[in-house]
Amino acid sequence: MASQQQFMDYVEQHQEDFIDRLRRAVAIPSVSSDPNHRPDVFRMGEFLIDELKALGASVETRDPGKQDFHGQLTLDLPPVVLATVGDDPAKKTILVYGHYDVQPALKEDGWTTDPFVLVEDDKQRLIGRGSSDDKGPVLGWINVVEAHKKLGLEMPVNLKFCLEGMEESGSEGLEAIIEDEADKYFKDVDAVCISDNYWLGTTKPCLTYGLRGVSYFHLTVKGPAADLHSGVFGGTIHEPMTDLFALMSKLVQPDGKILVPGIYDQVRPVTSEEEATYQSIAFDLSDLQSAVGNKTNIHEDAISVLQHRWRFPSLSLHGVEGAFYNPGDKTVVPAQVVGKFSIRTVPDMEPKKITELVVKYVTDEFNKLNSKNTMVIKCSHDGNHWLSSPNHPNYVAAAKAVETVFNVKPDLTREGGSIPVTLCFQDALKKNVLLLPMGRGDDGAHSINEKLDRSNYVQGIKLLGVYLHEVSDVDLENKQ
Ligand SMILES: C[C@H](N)C(=O)N[C@@H](Cc1c[nH]cn1)C(=O)O
Ligand SMILES: [Zn+2]
Ligand SMILES: [Zn+2]
Repeated sequence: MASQQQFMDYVEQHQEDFIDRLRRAVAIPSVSSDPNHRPDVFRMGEFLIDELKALGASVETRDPGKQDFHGQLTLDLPPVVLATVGDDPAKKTILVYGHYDVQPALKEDGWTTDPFVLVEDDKQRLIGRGSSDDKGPVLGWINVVEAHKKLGLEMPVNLKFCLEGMEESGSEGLEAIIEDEADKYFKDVDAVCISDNYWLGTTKPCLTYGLRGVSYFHLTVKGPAADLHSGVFGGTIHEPMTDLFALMSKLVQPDGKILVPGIYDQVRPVTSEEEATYQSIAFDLSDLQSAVGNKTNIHEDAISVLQHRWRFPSLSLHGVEGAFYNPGDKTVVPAQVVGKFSIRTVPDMEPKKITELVVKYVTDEFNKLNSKNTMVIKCSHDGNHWLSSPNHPNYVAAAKAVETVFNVKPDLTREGGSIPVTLCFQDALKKNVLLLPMGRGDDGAHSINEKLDRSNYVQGIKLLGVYLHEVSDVDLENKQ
């Protein structure tokens, strides 16, 4: 189609402008989990509001309220940005969701460059926190609107944005806003598209129809009234860190098997029909190994890897608050430590049941330690898994767009990560939700040196725009 080609040519020719927009976004350290960065999360919301308004969008915000920060602080939650481009009743309305907060990033974690300065390396990779997760994709949609406006091309659909600033910290307050706005702001939405995950490997685009859920836990062990000298007090008191390590070591085996009794009972069995769907997916062990950076894989075949990423639960240990972690030798006994871990959940696991099982097990194991310390285990946030049908016309439109931009049929994938709002949109709006990723499987989201390849950004912008053209043409009521 001539208008699609015009749009794609524009994106190709204006890529430097789009990269500059990404550079300005990455420069705002919008880390939602760090109270010191909360003003930056607000600043990032303002940045998006300004960009959207400059393109003629009508922008509103909703206030998710206050956050009780682990009983220590009360913080303002950043606004949910709702922006509308076009309100032609003759056109379909597509809702796009993304998040403008990012994971923490410190140079000393091992970044080779300042995480909040976007740099392009000699392999044309745009390196910076949030480049792939999720500032690149969010700006992708904005770039699509800009390209149409600059070309004087009519947008093929009405576009509604829902952009949040707390996704990396449990999406607090968002669900209530979506439910409240289902018959108001979201009333005319025909389908939803989210660009916030990744290709499986590094070469082939995919459409994603499933996500794991996540249940995040804080395990606090409290002992002496203050940090102590280990020479003076070592051997005479119950040490919180010793208790914590004893408990954390009982959660998961080195081969990934979760030790919490009852966890696997709720996992839906894999059918032979489902087993067959893994055969055709373009993924091999080397994709995992190159994304990981070495050969520390647990499973030796690609299908097992995919099933353990998409289909089975996993438990990861994330860190210990209050522990000594600087270089050098400090002979301290920390007075209180908080172990952090999360469980990725799959159909048919229920978050409430998972929390019950974890709390009971950890409490029983703590009681076996006969420690005089105190222990508290809490779920800090959870979000359910999600599964859709890749046969829906929304996916058919996206598959056509992939073929136009990349000249290949996309793989149909599930994702090991979690985007809790996905299920909420599906349930509250009763509309199909599609995940249309921009970045590659080796982007290093949540890790050091996060990047988005220049080609993924540029082709990704084209993909999002062409998808809007394709979805404007399909019958979204034809559910199949
Ligand atoms: C897949 C998405 N880009 C993402 O990274 N989601 C996060 C959501 C989350 C939940 N708790 C903390 N972060 C993830 O899967 O870790
Ligand atoms: Zn993330
Ligand atoms: Zn994300």
